[in-house]
Amino acid sequence: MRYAANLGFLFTDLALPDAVRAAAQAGFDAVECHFPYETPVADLRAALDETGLRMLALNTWPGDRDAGEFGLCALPGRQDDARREIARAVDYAAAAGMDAVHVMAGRTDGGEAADACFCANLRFACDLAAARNLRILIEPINTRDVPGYHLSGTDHAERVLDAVQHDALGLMFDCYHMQIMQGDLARTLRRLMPRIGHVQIAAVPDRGEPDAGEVNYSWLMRELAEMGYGGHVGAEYRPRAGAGSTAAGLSWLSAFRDG
Ligand SMILES: O=C(O)C(=O)[C@H](O)CO
Ligand SMILES: [Mg+2]
Repeated sequence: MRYAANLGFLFTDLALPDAVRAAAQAGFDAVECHFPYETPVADLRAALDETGLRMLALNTWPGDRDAGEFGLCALPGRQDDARREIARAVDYAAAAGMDAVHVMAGRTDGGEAADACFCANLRFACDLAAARNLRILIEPINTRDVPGYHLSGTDHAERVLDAVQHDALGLMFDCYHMQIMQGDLARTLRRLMPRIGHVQIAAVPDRGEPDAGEVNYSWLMRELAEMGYGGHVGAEYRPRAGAGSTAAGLSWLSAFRDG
């Protein structure tokens, strides 16, 4: 299995281009990120070219996180903001040679208007992305960490995929969030495999390194390979010893590869 370092959580003591270099040094096969927008894309590209790593994906801007926002794209009345941010994310991703943009739904009342808004913005995002050879991802996120997040389960995500019906749209299956919300990871991954565009992992419940906690990821990664998953697995965890200690907690990487 190939693993991508999520630089939203790993190597965050470093500026993004240096975090790419650190991920390469640590033996990751690729990188992904959350919100790279303050980094000039030329600086990021230079680090990617130098290391030979690909940056797989980024997130749309979450909005005002201090005010509790965690995405804009399912917020009725915020369509202009959402589409401006989708366009910015697609431009940045294309310029950095990425594969995908994760369109963040945001916190809503869970009603029909929010869902209609999310689907309309996703159609807009998919058309923009397809023209640039990118994919759009939606990610169910657990409501213990993000109360009120609009998309928190795979049944809902499947309804959104069915409603939007666009070849550019796929599911980001974050095993951490889905273990908290649903469990039954292996069977759900297998059932949804044709719709899955990306997989992420972290220990449950503490979101630390994936070789501890209630999920046996070493086994699950072997199952995932057996299911024919051909993508990377994003390591999106918070190093237990702190942001500056990413490298010290990486024994799982070689253990999972050997395992
Ligand atoms: O929290 C997550 O799992 C995510 O991947 C989102 O992108 C939020 O950063
Ligand atoms: Mg995730």
